[in-house]
Amino acid sequence: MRIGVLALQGAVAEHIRSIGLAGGEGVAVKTVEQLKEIGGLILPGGESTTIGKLMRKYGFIDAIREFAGEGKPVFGTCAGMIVLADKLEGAEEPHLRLMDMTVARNAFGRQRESFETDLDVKGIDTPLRAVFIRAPLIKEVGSDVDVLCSYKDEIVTARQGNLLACSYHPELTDDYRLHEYFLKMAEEAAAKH
Ligand SMILES: NC(=O)CC[C@H](N)C(=O)O
Repeated sequence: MRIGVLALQGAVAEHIRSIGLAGGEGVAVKTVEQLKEIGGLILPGGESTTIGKLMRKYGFIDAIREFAGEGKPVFGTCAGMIVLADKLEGAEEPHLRLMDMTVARNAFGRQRESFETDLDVKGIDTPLRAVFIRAPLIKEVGSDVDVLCSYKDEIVTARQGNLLACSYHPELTDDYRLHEYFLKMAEEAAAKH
């Protein structure tokens, strides 16, 4: 299964590596045409304002909305989760507006800018190692959204059908089980077509 990683800015190589460890083939996606060649797309962490700006510039907003509309899986991690959200807290303009959730940026405050922890994620049988870096949080979800993990009473992983989102960087550890989970989503979606 070939999985694309949106390669405009952010942690691209690390996601490609994790997809490989999970048994898939990861490719860097730099043009909208490449979306035709992949069965799932990862929106990496980085800087959401920059990623959003570049997505607009290169036509990715409509192209990714169409990709997801065809039932193909999209996985937003950290800044990628911000980009995926229907609403952002504060006065900020949302980007893709695909997943029914409200996301707050930089939600952990200065004291806890970056940290590592183990998380209990629904669908993964033992705790997942996760790295949080100036991480966002999911403040609210719609009724179609399944909460897969909370950390200190805040939502940090969620799924809505073919859309998956997490606050942290699952690609910065050797624990690739969330990539494995996403690969399975892509395989299931491909089997339906
Ligand atoms: N590690 C990350 O992706 C950080 C996200 C970043 N704080 C943002 O708001 O875009």
